[in-house]
Amino acid sequence: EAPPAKLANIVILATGGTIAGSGASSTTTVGYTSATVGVDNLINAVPELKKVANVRGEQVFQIASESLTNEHWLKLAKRVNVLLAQPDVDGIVITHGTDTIEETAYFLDLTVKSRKPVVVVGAMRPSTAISADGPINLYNAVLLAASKDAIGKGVLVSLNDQINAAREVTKTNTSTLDTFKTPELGMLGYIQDNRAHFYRQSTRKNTLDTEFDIGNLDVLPQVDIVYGYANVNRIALDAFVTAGAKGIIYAGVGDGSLAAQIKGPLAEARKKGVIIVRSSRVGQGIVARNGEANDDDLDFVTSDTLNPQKARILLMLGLTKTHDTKALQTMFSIY
Ligand SMILES: NC(=O)C[C@H](N)C(=O)O
Repeated sequence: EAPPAKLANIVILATGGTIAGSGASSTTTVGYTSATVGVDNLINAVPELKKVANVRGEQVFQIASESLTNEHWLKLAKRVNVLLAQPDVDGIVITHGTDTIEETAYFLDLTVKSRKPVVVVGAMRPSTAISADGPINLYNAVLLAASKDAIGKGVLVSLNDQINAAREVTKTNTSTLDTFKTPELGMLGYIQDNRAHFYRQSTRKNTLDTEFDIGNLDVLPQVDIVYGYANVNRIALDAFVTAGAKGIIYAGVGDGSLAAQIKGPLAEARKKGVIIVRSSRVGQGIVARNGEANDDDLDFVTSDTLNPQKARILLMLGLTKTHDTKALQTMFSIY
């Protein structure tokens, strides 16, 4: 295959995670330490990158992704926006822990103001492991970010030779390499034979087409998640409301169903001004408005197909714009 006439300029923003992790031995695949290897070493481990793009690295932070905060997201999104506004940057790759990669990717999907490719990548095995997946995943991510076909597709998550959309992808297995999937709607494509192969794209608005602007934000509204289960009680909900939550995602059972003993407390919280979003712990399917609860009467919002952790992100950003439940519900149907 003929090399491209001019290589794309790709910036690799490193944030930590297992892709930058190291273990005691080559057979250590759990019990390793995340976020120990710096961005230059990640890049130097894959000399093949030079063939597909001009790459340079920046260490934005160095943490395991389970410790990520809203402030990390704001810092990262601002940096991505600054870089993508530069004519000499064609795309961004973000190396990231896999535990919250889907949340970061969706946050960026809603807040990056560019159609240039942004690819978030991680690894399931630390860099020191036999058959570590980090190097091939990084190679594929850079290839994808340099690909014209990735322009305008929203933020992408790429591991295990597959391309998934930020809004839809989720971690489905605690530890296997094929953990990232879009179970209900399907992945977007593959990376194979030094090429990105796209077959579909998300119909939901992203990047330049969203109303969200984090340029002047230093904090995000407090939104917490209350988990549903048989014998659920109101203790966690009340604690979050007392602690100042502006929004609650209720990860209900089934179709976002509400136990009798949680419905009243959620309605009370709504009357105090807290926005309630009914989501589901199931992980697939639409939470039907006015289905398992009368959302019109309760003045609740439903999460469409967003899982609770992604519904939290959309609600935080939504609350920077409005507290009107109709307007918020519209956001859940377009993003
Ligand atoms: N595979 C990983 O990256 C897991 C790690 N705990 C992280 O998210 O940072």
